[in-house]
Amino acid sequence: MKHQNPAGLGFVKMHGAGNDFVIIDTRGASQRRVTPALARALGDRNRGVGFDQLAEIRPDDAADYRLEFWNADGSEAGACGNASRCVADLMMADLGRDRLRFATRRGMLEAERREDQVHVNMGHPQLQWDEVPLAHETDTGRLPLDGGPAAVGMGNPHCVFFVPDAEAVVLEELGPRIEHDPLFPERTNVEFASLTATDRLRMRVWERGAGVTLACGSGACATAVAAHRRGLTGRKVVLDLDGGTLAVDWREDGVWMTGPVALVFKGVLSPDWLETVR
Ligand SMILES: N[C@@H](CCC[C@H](N)C(=O)O)C(=O)O
Repeated sequence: MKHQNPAGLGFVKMHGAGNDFVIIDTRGASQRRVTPALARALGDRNRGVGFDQLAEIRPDDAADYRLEFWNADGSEAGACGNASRCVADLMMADLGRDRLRFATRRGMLEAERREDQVHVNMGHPQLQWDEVPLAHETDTGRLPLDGGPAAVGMGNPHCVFFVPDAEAVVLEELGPRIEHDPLFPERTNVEFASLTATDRLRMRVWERGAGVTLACGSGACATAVAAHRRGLTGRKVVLDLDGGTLAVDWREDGVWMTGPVALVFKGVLSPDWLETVR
């Protein structure tokens, strides 16, 4: 990414199906590293740039690069599918290639460009519970459930509820309660999905550390895995999210996820603004 500016800190703003990201390349030896305070300040949609996640590009000996992910509240995330696709799009253009490998906290992942879409292999799911023993007001009848929720790890935690109508879920109410349930000591991302065809789901998401977002790639993967294990779908599923459509294919070599990516703008954080970040 050739956007660094010695006077400030260069960044790229992108989104994938409305899941929006700031991307900072700190591979240069003199580059300022991302800290929780910088992520929080930059994630502020009024006083910073605003994003669902910040992706930091780091050097890696065994891969084309390494990615670290930060939520808007300054917490770190082990995985981010849509940001992985956005960064892969930039890096493939820079490297003049259609495939690459990148290291993450959960291990080595791979991405490919096929036609105009970027596909990422999010690795194998970590199956925690097919039915989470969640004692919650979700059982009161206000939100009818199709079975208990499933807990699936995609390098980050997801709690997936199957409901008759995902549109009817008040995400702002249920999301934070489940995110902070004591059953999830590291908090969790929360997905609500309903089956709309044998190979299609409507899904909405509350993200750990970011709140309601328009899409979530790892959440789409977790939901597709849970839907297949529950016998609702095959291994290939299309998911309609608030911000667009993602496709997931759970193959032998891992869970592949694809969808659109868009570059919004490039910018430079001013040294004066950076000074205010403590
Ligand atoms: N938007 C992401 C997931 C982001 C990480 C999440 N909020 C966490 O804390 O695990 C995606 O596209 O996967």
